[in-house]
Amino acid sequence: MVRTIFVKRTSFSDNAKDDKSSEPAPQTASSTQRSRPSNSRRADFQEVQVRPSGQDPAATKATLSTGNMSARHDSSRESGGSSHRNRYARHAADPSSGGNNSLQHGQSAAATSRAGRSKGGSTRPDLQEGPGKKSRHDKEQKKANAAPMLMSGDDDVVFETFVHSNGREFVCAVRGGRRYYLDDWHSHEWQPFPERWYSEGRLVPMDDNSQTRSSSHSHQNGTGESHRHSERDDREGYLKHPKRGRVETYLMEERHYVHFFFDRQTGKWLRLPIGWELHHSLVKQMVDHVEEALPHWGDRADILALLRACNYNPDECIGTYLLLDGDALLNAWKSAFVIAFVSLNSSLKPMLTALSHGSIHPQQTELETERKSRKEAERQLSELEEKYSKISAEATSAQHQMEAMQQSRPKTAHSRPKTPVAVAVPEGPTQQDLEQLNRKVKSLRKSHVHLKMDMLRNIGSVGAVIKEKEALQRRLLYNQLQELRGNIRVFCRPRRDDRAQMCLKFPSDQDVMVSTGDGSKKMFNFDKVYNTEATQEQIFTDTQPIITSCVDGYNVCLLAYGQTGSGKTFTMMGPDNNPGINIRAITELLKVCAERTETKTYTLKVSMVEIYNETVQDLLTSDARTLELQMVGNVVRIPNITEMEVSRSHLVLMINVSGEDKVTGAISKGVLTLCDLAGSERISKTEATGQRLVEAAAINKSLSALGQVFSALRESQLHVPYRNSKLTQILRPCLGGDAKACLFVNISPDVTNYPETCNTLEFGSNARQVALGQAKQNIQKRPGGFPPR
Ligand SMILES: Nc1ncnc2c1ncn2[C@@H]1O[C@H](COP(=O)(O)OP(=O)(O)OP(=O)(O)O)[C@@H](O)[C@H]1O
Repeated sequence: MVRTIFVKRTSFSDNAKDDKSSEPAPQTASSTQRSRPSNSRRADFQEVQVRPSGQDPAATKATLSTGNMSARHDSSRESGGSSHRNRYARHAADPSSGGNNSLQHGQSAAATSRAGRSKGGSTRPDLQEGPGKKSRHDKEQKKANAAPMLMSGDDDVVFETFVHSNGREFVCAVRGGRRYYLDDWHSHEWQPFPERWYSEGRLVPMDDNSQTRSSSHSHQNGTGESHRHSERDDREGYLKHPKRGRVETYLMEERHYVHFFFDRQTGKWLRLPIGWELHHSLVKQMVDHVEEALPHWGDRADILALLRACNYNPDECIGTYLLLDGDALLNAWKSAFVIAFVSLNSSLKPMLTALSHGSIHPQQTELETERKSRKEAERQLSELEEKYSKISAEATSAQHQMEAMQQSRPKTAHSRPKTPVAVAVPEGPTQQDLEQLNRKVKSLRKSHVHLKMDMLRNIGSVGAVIKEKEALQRRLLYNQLQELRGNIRVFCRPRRDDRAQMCLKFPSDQDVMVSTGDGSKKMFNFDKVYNTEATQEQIFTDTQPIITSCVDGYNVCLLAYGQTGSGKTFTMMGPDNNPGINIRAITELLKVCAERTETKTYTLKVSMVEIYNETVQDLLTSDARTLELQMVGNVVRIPNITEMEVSRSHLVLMINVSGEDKVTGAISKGVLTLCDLAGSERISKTEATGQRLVEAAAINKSLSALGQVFSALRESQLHVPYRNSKLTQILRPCLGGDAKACLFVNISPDVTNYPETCNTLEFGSNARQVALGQAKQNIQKRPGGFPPR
């Protein structure tokens, strides 16, 4: 059978000219160093015919032509001996090969079809195989992948695997004395082998390697390979990580499915970060499925977070999303709201039980009140409707009566008696009766109109109640999702400036639009957007539940970020007569602790440091000394720092709250970190020189380090660069996964500050996408005591 594939023309990383001119060099680091990536990659596709052959196309050795790296195999010979130089198979024209198409990253369809043939045409997805088998199969596929590119030629190609000391593996090929590796995560193309890698890992001939690795892998796993082969479990899978290479995964089910990966360094199964999981083919299929059903959703990480919450059930995920996105439903049918509400309630019940922490209770109470007021409004409405129909009926019958009377009156003036006659008219009403009836009809019409207006007003207010309730529901669900994902909550507060030429608009309490005179506009979305009139009380009320959770043993962190003069200190510290979050937080913590003295004993300690030019200064002592930071596990220790029992303080950065339960002896430890960051404007704008320039540079360095930490967390990178600045080292426990974090982005409303405002809002948007995971309580039980609740 002749199979048609399309191959993409692409030059090898060094260009052909270099290849021709260069002598075959020994396999040394220096020879590799000479290889330079070429800019001359072409991307035109060409049709090639490939015949299946009995011979394994991915033979470890292939023959090369001078100057071009091509593997010789049956397919190339049978396609008329055409020299398909430097080609990289990308797309299979034969749809049947697509049927066997693994969703694996960077894998060519041609390679897949070959792999499928070598397995006897199996259409079983790669995912369903045991890990040991997959590992060898994967290498075969990589070699097969390389084969079309390494078409006919005279030189030998030797395939190897490079095992980096960081655990990653790369398929390598040596041709003409030069070594290349297949970059199957990024460019998907052959790249020159980096010189420094020689000292960072080892090269293993591919056949030896596949055996060694698979056996060592099964040993590491602690499970026999034969055992893996016999059990086909579709919860097993793998993904390809840019740094770690192939990572084994397993979807474990306890009460809920939780996706793990096998960490070769620790030899343990660890929970899969959301960013990695998006590369898992099975999960990718689920996300694709949801995305197909809800094309406007757009955020794949969000989809996956909801999928996790829905126990990896795409249909449930779609249903939940539709319920969340209920505006259209509400406007379309009032009654549909009731149905949505009932099903939302039932689907939320397990989540509500699991999340029965303080922050949800007030919202539930609020919801109850809303429910009652809605019922009351509906009752009033039905009463009004009843009244209205009664009066309408009365008015209609009165109208009929009047018409009947008018008909019974004499039709013309001639026939009417000219003078009133004293004798009683045997038939028909008197003039008085008619006037009375007329008045009655008029008054009935009036009350009819009033009633109609009343009813319309009430319908409006019922609609408003329903809408409000819907918004409340959505916020409740959103908050629960946030709790589960552990997002950094971002609040945006513009400074009040009566003289400013405003460049801000607030379309809703979650959106802010920045516009300039030239008409450009940018919209940003946050957890809460205040307007310039927002009071210190309002700001504190919104953060209060998060702040006070540190009494229950949570680590909580509040940061204020923004350009100089945008109101960070005003928000965090505030003036004496209108205090900001810091003072209110301490007062509230003292109040909450005092309320619990019957059952718990609390100690509050405060420490205050200043980070200046990358040195940490203790501000609670008169000694001018610099402090060192130490990391113990996930906890930052600052030896010799001054800690004071809280009485009253005006500037606080870290408050340690530890509480001991008088009955169980359990000890909770929470830290509240309040951080007023330095101004974020660019150095060029400050026009600073000398010492001020050094200060500005240090501030810039630490703020960009904070931005890098957010980026690394957002992308679930393995290495998060906390150590790049003292600021990020100190904040590490708050951003490391088990804390609750809030970021205030403070902005100026003035149009002249437009660029800085946009930078600040972009910083906030990035931080908002960080998912820290669900916050954990730090509670230790006393040895021999009752277990903590
Ligand atoms: N919401 C607000 N309402 C009224 N005045 C405000 C508000 N926000 C800030 N201000 C005033 O604006 C000025 C600058 O604010 P603030 O010192 O808080 O800025 P900052 O961002 O902390 O600056 P820096 O980076 O220099 O510390 C102060 O005089 C402050 O009182």
